[in-house]
Amino acid sequence: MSAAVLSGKELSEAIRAETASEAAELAAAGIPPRLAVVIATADESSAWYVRSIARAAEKAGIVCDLVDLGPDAAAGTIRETLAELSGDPVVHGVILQTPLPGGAALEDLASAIAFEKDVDGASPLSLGRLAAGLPAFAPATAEAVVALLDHHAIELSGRHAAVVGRSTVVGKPAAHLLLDRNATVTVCHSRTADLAAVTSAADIVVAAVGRAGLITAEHVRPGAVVVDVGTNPTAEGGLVGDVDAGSVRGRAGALTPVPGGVGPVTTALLLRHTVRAAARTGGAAARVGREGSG
Ligand SMILES: Nc1nc(=O)c2c([nH]1)NC[C@@H]1CN(c3ccc(C(=O)N[C@@H](CCC(=O)O)C(=O)O)cc3)C=[N+]21
Repeated sequence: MSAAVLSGKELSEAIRAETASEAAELAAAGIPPRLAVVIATADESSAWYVRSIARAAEKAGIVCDLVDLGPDAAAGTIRETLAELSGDPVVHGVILQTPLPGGAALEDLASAIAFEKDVDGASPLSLGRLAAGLPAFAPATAEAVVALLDHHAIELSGRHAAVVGRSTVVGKPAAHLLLDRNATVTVCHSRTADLAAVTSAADIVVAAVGRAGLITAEHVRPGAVVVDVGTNPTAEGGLVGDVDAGSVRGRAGALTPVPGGVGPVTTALLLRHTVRAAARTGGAAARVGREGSG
């Protein structure tokens, strides 16, 4: 048996097409959607993501500003930049790339991103609202996991999902989104005793740790669905996941590929969030305009 391939290509293209048409409508109404990407890292996986955001934004008709503060940026500088972009009326989405320089924590700095512009759901307010089941942008990567499973008609309700990784951008929000869909969720991490025993009890394994090839066949129950969130750069300039696909393929029922799985859906959802944020501020501006002329 070889695992079915849960491609993200079709879904990401559909989201991007819909986003492009919404962006065109907004631009025609005088509100060109605009996303600011704040970079304070030299991480290769992040650089890859930023290039892919910039390319996809251009194709979708979204203006994308890359604000590169350099890998040695001070936490205070990052915070001020986020606050400034949050106050800029022409910017609709603000995202801070991780990993951050020493002394800077996303959990702390992201509170400087205005809630309405927090299109990667990074602030404690967004994550708290997500956990409470209130409207908020979910981190694009975490949302991509669930969107990809939905797209491939994989049942979540009542099933046991093991999330490997507890980061603020992926593991924790993915756990909340899965829980919200009535999955039984176990969150595993670097201190989990006997990881393989825990993950091989699950129907769905979500690997989001950032360690190439960590998940092997012994971690997977035969027939289980495996979602690979990892995007680890290789020495050859390629990209590999957290799942050892060669080993898992023969045991899992379905597996998301890297590249071409969660990654492209992540980028597409980030752009969708940006357009939705623009539509909301645009709506508010239009109301203000009417009242002003009224
Ligand atoms: N605040 C924050 N949020 C993030 O979501 C975040 C981050 N920081 N820092 C860096 C990592 C990395 N990451 C990727 C997302 C998509 C691809 C991606 O689209 N990969 C393509 C391959 C690259 C391409 O073809 O352009 C694929 O998997 O098919 C890669 C990497 C998000 N991250």
